[in-house]
Amino acid sequence: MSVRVVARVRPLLKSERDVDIILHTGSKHTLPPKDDKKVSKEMSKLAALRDRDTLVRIPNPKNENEEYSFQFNAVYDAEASQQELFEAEVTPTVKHLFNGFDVTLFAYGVTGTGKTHTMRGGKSLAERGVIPRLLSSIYRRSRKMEKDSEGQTSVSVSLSYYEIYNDKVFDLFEPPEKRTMAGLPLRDNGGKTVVVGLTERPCHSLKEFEILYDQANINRSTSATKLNAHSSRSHAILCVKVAITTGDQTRISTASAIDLAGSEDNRRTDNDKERMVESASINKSLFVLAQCVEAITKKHQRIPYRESKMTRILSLGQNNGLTVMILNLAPVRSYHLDTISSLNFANRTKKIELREVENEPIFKGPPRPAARPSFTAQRQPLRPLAASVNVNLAANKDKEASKPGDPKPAKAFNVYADKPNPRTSAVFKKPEIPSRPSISSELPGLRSAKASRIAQPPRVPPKHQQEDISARIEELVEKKVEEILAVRAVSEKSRQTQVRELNEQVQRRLELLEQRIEGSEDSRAEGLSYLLMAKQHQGRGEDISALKMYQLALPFFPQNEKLAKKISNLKQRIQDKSRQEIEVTCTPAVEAKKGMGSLLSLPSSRKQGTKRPVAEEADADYEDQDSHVLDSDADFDLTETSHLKRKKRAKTTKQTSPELDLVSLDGDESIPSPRTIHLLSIINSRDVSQIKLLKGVGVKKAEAIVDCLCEMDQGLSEESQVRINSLAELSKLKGCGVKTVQSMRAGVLV
Ligand SMILES: Nc1ncnc2c1ncn2[C@@H]1O[C@H](COP(=O)(O)OP(=O)(O)OP(=O)(O)O)[C@@H](O)[C@H]1O
Repeated sequence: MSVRVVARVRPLLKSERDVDIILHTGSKHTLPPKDDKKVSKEMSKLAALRDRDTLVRIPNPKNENEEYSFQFNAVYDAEASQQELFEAEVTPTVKHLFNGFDVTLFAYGVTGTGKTHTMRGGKSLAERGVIPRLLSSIYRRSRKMEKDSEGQTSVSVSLSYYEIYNDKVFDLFEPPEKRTMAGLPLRDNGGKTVVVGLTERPCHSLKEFEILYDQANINRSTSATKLNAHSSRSHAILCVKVAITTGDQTRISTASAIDLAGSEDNRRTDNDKERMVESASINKSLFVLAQCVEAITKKHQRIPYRESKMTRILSLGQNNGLTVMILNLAPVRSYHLDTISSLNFANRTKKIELREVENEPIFKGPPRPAARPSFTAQRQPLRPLAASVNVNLAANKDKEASKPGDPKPAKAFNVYADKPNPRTSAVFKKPEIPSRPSISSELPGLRSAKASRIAQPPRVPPKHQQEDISARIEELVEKKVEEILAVRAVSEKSRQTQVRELNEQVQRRLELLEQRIEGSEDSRAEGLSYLLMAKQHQGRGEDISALKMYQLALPFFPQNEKLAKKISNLKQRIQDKSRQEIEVTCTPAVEAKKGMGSLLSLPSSRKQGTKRPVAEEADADYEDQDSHVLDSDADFDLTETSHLKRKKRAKTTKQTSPELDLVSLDGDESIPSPRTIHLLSIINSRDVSQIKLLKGVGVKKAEAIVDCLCEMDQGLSEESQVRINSLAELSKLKGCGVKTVQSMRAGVLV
């Protein structure tokens, strides 16, 4: 059986005019004028039937008086409804589909001639195209079958829908954002081309189908062009898989409904860059299809199916089952050349012979023992890969028939298998070496060709065996390539994961190090701040607070012996101090006799070699300690930055500067400056009203100073009253410190 080709001529569009019609259907002489009221009803019916008969007529573009006629299996004019077309062309195929045959229905034609209208149609019931009607018919038949079998038979329907856009396959049941750049790969599976990774949706009812189909059509690539406002930019293929199960037997058959994109004459389209790329891809695939058809009809050995994805999938002439091509035509002059080209293509296509092969039923349960012939019996000569998919068997058959008894093998079969041939000579016979398992060992016919060449000319095997071998080779090669790609993808993924993990580890380590450095820096800084505070307290003579601070600093410098020593010295001094204070309070008269208050130290007592009073000692210690602390600090700062050291030293210097200033101000104790003399005379006057006027001294401080002096004067005569003779003595008075003395002196006007 050959491909069934039917032509459908679309009505005029609003933009087209009657006068431009050049294409007619039916025989010239029987064409009745449509508006002729005199024509009887019966006559017009007959004419209509004839019109729809088989002929399409179109003038020769070079000579309008000449007319070409093309005959097809059926012709549908502009008035033919969707239902008419479906019932006449598709309904019979549904019956075959349920009998286990595959069915292919495809619409072919120039852009804007009505392919999508024919296949998909409009929304209204009357306008529905071939595809929804096909599904409706399938469901109706399924229900009937299930009902008639009284539940013995069940029918399930599943769908896959994809497009070939710019020669790449995309799943239309998946949203466009999920698409990969390369699209889905194709694979040959048991002689059929399958799309790898395609979604297959079970679909239980017409309603469900309509939702799925409408949703998927949104994903299809369509655009407006000058020739069609809703032009399909891709070939769309809907596969309806029908599985009929009775007992343990399931028979699967597939109906493929294909809406091809239309060829475009880009001199007329005004296409932009993107549309041009699409158009080039569409035109190329249609050109390959035309070449395939030509090669088949001319019985060429090589059919270029593989040169385009569309031809590979359509497998025109190679697929088993039924194929119906609907040739869509526009009746107007502007399509003249394109229409002739389409008609020529359809004319060739109708000659393609098909093999009607019923699909084998699949059995459930344990697998049956495969009837595999032995490898030796299967080994056959190989054909070149390019010709391997061709099944244009007639061509070779003719050739072979024309050269009976030609001992020379046909050129296409120049690679030979090692099928053992009976040899007369033992000279060439080699011992059989067990071969390693490899692709070649799995495949019959891929063994060393050398031995065979030396041997007698091989016998040409039956064509169907060659076909099997080619299909297996292709399958294995594709499998191998897929495996390699998968391994590569996995190793690349694991490498990326390793790099990411390594980066994370490095990052974590860095963070830990940073934390440790920051932590040690922080604690060190805290320890130093305690030390600094301790020194300040000590500078002010607040030994107890200083001790506390040193003790607080100790945990930050646990190994520092100097610090520990300092703490013990300070503790000792505090104890001594409190002991001395007790002694002093017990013997005030003795001290008073010496002309000194309990809180005052006089240089004379030092000169006399007597024990230094507590305050004085504390000061001396303070000066000592200062240098010690500096030393100690230097020890603590072994790893500290020079910046910190500088800062600390500056602070320490600041701490000691008032004392040094005081000494320098005082200069030689025997020759005090007039400013100092004046200040001391104010102090020694014991006049609160004068003292309070001194800079940095208020009423309270002035009273405290006077109280202290009066206390020291207790028991002494007026002449022998205590006198403050130096700034140092003054700074030891209760209520006075070095800073206060400095400030008082600075405020004195001489
Ligand atoms: N038989 C018909 N009856 C009524 N209108 C039709 C018929 N055939 C086609 N048309 C109209 O012609 C226009 C073009 O049709 P359609 O989009 O189906 O063309 P196409 O061949 O699919 O084009 P393309 O290849 O660019 O996608 C549409 O407006 C459509 O409604």
